[in-house]
Amino acid sequence: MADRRHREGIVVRGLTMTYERRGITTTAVADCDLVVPKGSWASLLGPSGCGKSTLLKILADIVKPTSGLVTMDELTPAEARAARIFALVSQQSTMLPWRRLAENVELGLELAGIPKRERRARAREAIELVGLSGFEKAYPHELSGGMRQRAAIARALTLRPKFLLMDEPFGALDEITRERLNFELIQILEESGATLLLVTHSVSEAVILSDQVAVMSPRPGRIVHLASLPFGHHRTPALRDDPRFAAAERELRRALGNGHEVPPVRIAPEPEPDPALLAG
Ligand SMILES: Nc1ncnc2c1ncn2[C@@H]1O[C@H](COP(=O)(O)OP(=O)(O)OP(=O)(O)O)[C@@H](O)[C@H]1O
Repeated sequence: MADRRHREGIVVRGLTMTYERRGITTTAVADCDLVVPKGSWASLLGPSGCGKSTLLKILADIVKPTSGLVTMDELTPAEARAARIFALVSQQSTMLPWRRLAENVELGLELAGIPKRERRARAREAIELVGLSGFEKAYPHELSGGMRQRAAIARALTLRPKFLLMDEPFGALDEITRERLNFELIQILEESGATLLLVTHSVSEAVILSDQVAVMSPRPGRIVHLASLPFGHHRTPALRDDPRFAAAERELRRALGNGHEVPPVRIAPEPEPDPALLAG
């Protein structure tokens, strides 16, 4: 590929994706550029339908782009898939209900043809890393939503990916579990040195988990703002108390507001108090 730049990490150049379905053409992503340096963490933030998942699916070789260049450590998505250098975790990451946790975590390795002994060892290591030791024999229905997401992350980690592609991995979880998993993920990323590209709807999750946040505009998705965050990689929940955290959130909210029309917030008038209740 003549145009391929020699660059490690994730490189997206002039990416456009147009879907054609039943005579309807949708340009999901238009002329998008992004560089995520090796070992760094980036998030894609933007309104629903702006093409965030599409960008991730192109990287994961699930859909082919209409035009443009996408590489991970200089490999095309198809080459990167063959070299098994990335893993994808999504909100819908499913576990097979008839398999125990450890067997679910081993699934990716099984599909990759890794021998049983090594599968066991790598699954055990990943299960420990996500804090699920002791639950190896549990079936999915015996685990909480947060535990199932941890299992999905463990399954991805068994592949020892250089690139972790995550599509709203914590979107279905409550705020407290979500934040706890955010900081667990930070530890895992610190230890593994993986490059992260995360799709999220949460401004604070993007700030907690990123060195840079790309804000996308509504369809067709373009990157309209790129925020660089100065927090380094050793992050703890005390990060929230850093005044720069609030400043980063403000910057991103403003960028999101500029990227598309924000409807005015209508506050319903207070209902008149019921005199009968007041009298009592
Ligand atoms: N397979 C497909 N065929 C046709 N159109 C599609 C397909 N996948 C996505 N689209 C369209 O492309 C646009 C971008 O979708 P995408 O899922 O990438 O957005 P998103 O930013 O991830 O949205 P959300 O935040 O709601 O998950 C949407 O208008 C969607 O309808």
